[in-house]
Amino acid sequence: MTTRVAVAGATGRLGSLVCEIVEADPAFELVARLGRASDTEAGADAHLLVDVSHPDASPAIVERALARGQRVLVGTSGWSEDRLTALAATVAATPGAAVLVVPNFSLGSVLGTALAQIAAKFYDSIEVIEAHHPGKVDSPSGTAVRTAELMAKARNGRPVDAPHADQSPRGELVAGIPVHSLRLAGVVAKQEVRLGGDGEVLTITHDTHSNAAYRAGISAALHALLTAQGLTVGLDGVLGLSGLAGSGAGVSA
Ligand SMILES: NC(=O)C1=CN([C@@H]2O[C@H](COP(=O)(O)OP(=O)(O)OC[C@H]3O[C@@H](n4cnc5c(N)ncnc54)[C@H](OP(=O)(O)O)[C@@H]3O)[C@@H](O)[C@H]2O)C=CC1
Ligand SMILES: O=C(O)C1=N[C@H](C(=O)O)C[C@H](O)C1
Repeated sequence: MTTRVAVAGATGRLGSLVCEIVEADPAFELVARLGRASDTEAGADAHLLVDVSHPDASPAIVERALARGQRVLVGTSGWSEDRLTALAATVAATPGAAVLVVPNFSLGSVLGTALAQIAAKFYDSIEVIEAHHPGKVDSPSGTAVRTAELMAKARNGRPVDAPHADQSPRGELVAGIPVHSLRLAGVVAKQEVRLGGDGEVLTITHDTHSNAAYRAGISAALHALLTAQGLTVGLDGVLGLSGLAGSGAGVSA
């Protein structure tokens, strides 16, 4: 039996790739390509909804899908710790619900974030610099927010040294870690985590050169969602990386 899939954000850069992957996979049938102007009832008969739309629209799209009993894959950015906490409560109150939130579908990004979590325990001076294409509407990126939140968590409440963080050129503080955002022609996506210590700086860099980087992660996430239960955040478990960065690295509920 094929799984019927609806895609919210289907006309976008990521959405068109998701549609292509779903259409090429015999396990799935693409039944709805949804955009901003789509009827809210469109795609209601799908088993699985993929949301790759806009950070402002994503919570309502996910909530509607859960109310219909659809399994949900979220690739949209903007799912900070606060939003995830609220989503975890909704999922817990919805019998049989399955939601997979993936801040970044690329293997290298997942590994980069895991390595940053390990390193964050050993350095007190940490900053994140992310760069994206000029079409990106939100900043900081969802990946940078998630990376900063997970590094802060790995430090068990030990604050990062972020001098003069009240000055706007010092970036935006996310979980106490300064994050700097560039929107630059010629860039697809890039993230650097810089960790400063006595006489040294460790830099963990990930470069996305094209959307092809997301292909394998999207496919793995779609298949993982067929049997998933509850709320899962990140591809760590799906890619066999659970435990790499310590307990509960990429899982929030
Ligand atoms: N997890 C990951 O690995 C990745 C995540 N992303 C994230 O995915 C999201 C989409 O990125 P991208 O494809 O580049 O964006 P695009 O701007 O190319 O596409 C956005 C899509 O969302 C739709 N949309 C916009 N606003 C709304 C709304 N208010 N309600 C419903 N649908 C809406 C648009 O529909 P319409 O055409 O009708 O306006 C369009 O189909 C972003 O949050 C981005 O950060 C991106 C790349 C990788
Ligand atoms: O908008 C993008 O392009 C991307 N968005 C995601 C994010 O905000 O982290 C993932 C990736 O960085 C590409």
